[in-house]
Amino acid sequence: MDRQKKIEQVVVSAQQMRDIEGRIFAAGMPVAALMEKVGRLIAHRIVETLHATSLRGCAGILVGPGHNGGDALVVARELHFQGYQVAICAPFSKFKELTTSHLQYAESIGIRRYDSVEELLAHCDILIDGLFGLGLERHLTGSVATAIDQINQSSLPIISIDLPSGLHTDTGEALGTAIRANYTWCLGLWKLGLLQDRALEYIGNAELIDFDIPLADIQAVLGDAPSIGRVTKELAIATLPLRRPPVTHKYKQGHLLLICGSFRYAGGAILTGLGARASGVGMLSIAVPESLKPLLVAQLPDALIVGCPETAAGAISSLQLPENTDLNDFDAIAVGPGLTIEATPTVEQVLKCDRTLILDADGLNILAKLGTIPTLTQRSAKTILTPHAGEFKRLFPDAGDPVGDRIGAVKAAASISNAVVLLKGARTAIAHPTGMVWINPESTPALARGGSGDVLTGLMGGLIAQAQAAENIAIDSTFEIFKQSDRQITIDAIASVAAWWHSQAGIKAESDRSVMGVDAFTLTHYLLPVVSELRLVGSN
Ligand SMILES: NC(=O)C1=CN([C@@H]2O[C@H](COP(=O)(O)OP(=O)(O)OC[C@H]3O[C@@H](n4cnc5c(N)ncnc54)[C@H](O)[C@@H]3O)[C@@H](O)[C@H]2O)[C@H](O)CC1
Ligand SMILES: [K+]
Repeated sequence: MDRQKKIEQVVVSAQQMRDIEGRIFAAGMPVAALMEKVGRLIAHRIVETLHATSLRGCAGILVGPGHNGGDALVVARELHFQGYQVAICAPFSKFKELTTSHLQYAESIGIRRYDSVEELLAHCDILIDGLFGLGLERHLTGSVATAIDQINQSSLPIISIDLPSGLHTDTGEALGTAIRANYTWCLGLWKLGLLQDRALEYIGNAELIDFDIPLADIQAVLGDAPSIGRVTKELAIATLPLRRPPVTHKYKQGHLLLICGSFRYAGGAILTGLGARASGVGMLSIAVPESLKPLLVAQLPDALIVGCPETAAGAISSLQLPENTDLNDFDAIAVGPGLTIEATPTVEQVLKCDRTLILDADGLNILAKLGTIPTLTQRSAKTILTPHAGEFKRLFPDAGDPVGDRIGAVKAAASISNAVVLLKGARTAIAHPTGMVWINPESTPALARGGSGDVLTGLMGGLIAQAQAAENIAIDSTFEIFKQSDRQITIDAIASVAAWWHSQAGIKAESDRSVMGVDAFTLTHYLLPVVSELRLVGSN
């Protein structure tokens, strides 16, 4: 994997970034030289963006008191010398030394400086936001906060340097107020705050500007196993499509059991089955209430449909597997979509078995009712839970806030339950009990529709069953950035790749059919085209 692809997987906190930077400076790189380098890279990217888009006219450069402002001033100077119209506004009374020098030079070469943000807004066509970066420490109040609100009310396109000014580098929280950017160009390494759901409304289109941080410095600060990673296409390419030996048979390619559906939620069973089918799993068995069997057979003729006794309301009342089959015959079992709470005895039974389990929807609600921690700590096999924030709160009332502190909460939940926990959201986060958290960095709100999660459960179940059957699934989470892969796929990496695949299918469907066109059934048709494209990329 080349350098750029490796660093795209790394996520850092403000402190870690400062420590990495500190090593670079201690090794002899002058601070001013790094700012110069970064500023020029940003200027180059701006010129590319101006040419590629309809953004035109005078660039208004917002300059803050620290080195984020310094970066912005290097950009102003570079654009000025390249013949672009540029103006600056630096509405502060004190600046850091390097920033002061750049400000003085910018004025000396004739770059127009406006005293107020109103004036800048009146004379410019696009804005470059260099007010604050990772040094923002306090809530923004007074004239700075007012200026940011005025900037947001203007309809000018905004490019934020490093972070939209006002966002907390780690939590992504707007500290009082924050710039609502159209583009955010994160410097050097991805900052955690940019991967938080709550930050998304401020970030716009995010990309990383690489400025050659040595991998050795990243490794020295983060250790061999960084605790947060971005799920990138590279992880998917390393995992998908799951390799098959030339001589094999269906049971060697994984046998997945889905337990899902009820009279009330019949469609959920079909969607889960279609998600599983797209995973390529060798054998797919689907346990549903007896009365749903004809429906499922018609939709999934390739699956073995197991009709189970049902309650008066049409939920599975007990699991009735075919003769000579028991739960241990499956490589993985995914349970939950559309079950209703009446299926409690079945979920209870499945939780006691010694197979890898994926629990979703009513599977999670039933687990919460049974007692999450006491139930899961009795399990010897692996468990993956896939809650959204509401289910998470019911499962883990003491693990922190799955809305306000998603990363902290999911990490705590995995640690106390010994399960892999996938917290759904705009930036789905996947935590392994050993502390690793993966974040899926791209998705679309088009996926916020009934049945979308059922597709994910089936897809993930199919991938896990195949890896389990091939015996190349590792229990411990390992982060592969700094090591050669040993060809073992970790359970949290598979769950992460499933989330990535699911959201990429959503993005693809949205681009063909608009944000309204990504119903869960349609989504299932977009799963395999995502992998076909990966294969093309991977073979290049
Ligand atoms: N990461 C790198 O290797 C590089 C980073 N660069 C850029 O530098 C900034 C970080 O610079 P720093 O000076 O540390 O912080 P800021 O520019 O974000 O601003 C801090 C500045 O603002 C004052 N301040 C903090 N909070 C408030 C507040 N609420 N109200 C008013 N003033 C506030 C604080 O006292 C400081 O003076 C990074 O993001 C990059 O853009 C380098 O240029 C290249 C290498
Ligand atoms: K900024």
